[in-house]
Amino acid sequence: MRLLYDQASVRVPATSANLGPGFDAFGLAHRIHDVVHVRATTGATAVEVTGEGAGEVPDGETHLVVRALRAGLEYAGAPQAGLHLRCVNAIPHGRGMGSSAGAVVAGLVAARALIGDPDALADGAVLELATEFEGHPDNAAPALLGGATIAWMGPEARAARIEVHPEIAATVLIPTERLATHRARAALPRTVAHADAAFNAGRAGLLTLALTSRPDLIMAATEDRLHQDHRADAMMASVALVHRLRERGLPAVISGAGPSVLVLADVGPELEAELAGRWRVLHPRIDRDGAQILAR
Ligand SMILES: Nc1ncnc2c1ncn2[C@@H]1O[C@H](COP(=O)(O)OP(=O)(O)OP(=O)(O)O)[C@@H](O)[C@H]1O
Ligand SMILES: N[C@@H](CCO)C(=O)O
Repeated sequence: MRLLYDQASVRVPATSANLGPGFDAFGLAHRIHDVVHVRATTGATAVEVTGEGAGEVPDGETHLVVRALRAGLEYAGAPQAGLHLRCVNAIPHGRGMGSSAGAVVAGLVAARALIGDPDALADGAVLELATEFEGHPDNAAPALLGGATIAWMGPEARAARIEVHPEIAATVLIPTERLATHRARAALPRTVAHADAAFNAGRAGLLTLALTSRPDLIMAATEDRLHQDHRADAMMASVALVHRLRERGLPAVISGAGPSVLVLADVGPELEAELAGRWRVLHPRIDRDGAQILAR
């Protein structure tokens, strides 16, 4: 196996995991993108970042996109090279918008682009490798496939896409503070009550129905008892906002591990004005394309 191309550009969407009851399983891709331009070189690896993460993330071999790209080349049996990366990032870091999964999927799809043989690093392999980086597949699946996805872990990570009903919209409320996923996961209880597990299983089934054909069921379908309230101490304002919005009839959930809030509906200008200042309000459309090779 050799590298057929010496440069490529790829794009990956931001993602919201969980969507309420679908902890570690459901995910949704947004039209907010990171773009990575990569060039194989004979020199040392270098990374330039503009936008989110600039001046914060590493600029060499330990950069997450570089690590994932190298894992992809290794999996495919392709040769390693020096890498020059230019990252133009719009996905905020540490906000529950899938930045780390986006970086990993970008690196793996960039490896696929350089190799030039899609079968050498097919979607199944990308999802499996991304899940090894992430520990769970719920952000990587929509980042790779676009739309809404349900992911699950067996002997290997798997995912299926679900077609989202045109009446389902997404509003994202992003605070300035960050919460690392590992901290949010540390806040979860080791065991849960059977009644809560049964509650979420039913609501997650309902969520598939609401997202695809019964948007009228979205309020009940986004109720959760497994993770959001357990994490309240780590993101008090976000969990309080979810409850406040739900009392007003809006299907609000914590986006991924938080602290961003996702509303699976449009919010009107009045509410947007009320939230402005404390929350950055975005109305991304759903990304139905997933990771894309833009050029090579
Ligand atoms: N584009 C990127 N390039 C390099 N490193 C990144 C990039 N995006 C994320 N990271 C790394 O991942 C960290 C954030 O990962 P973390 O899992 O805590 O949050 P998240 O992925 O934004 O949220 P969530 O998983 O809840 O959606 C960053 O602090 C940075 O170290
Ligand atoms: N399902 C994950 C998503 C964040 O990576 C969590 O809530 O911890």
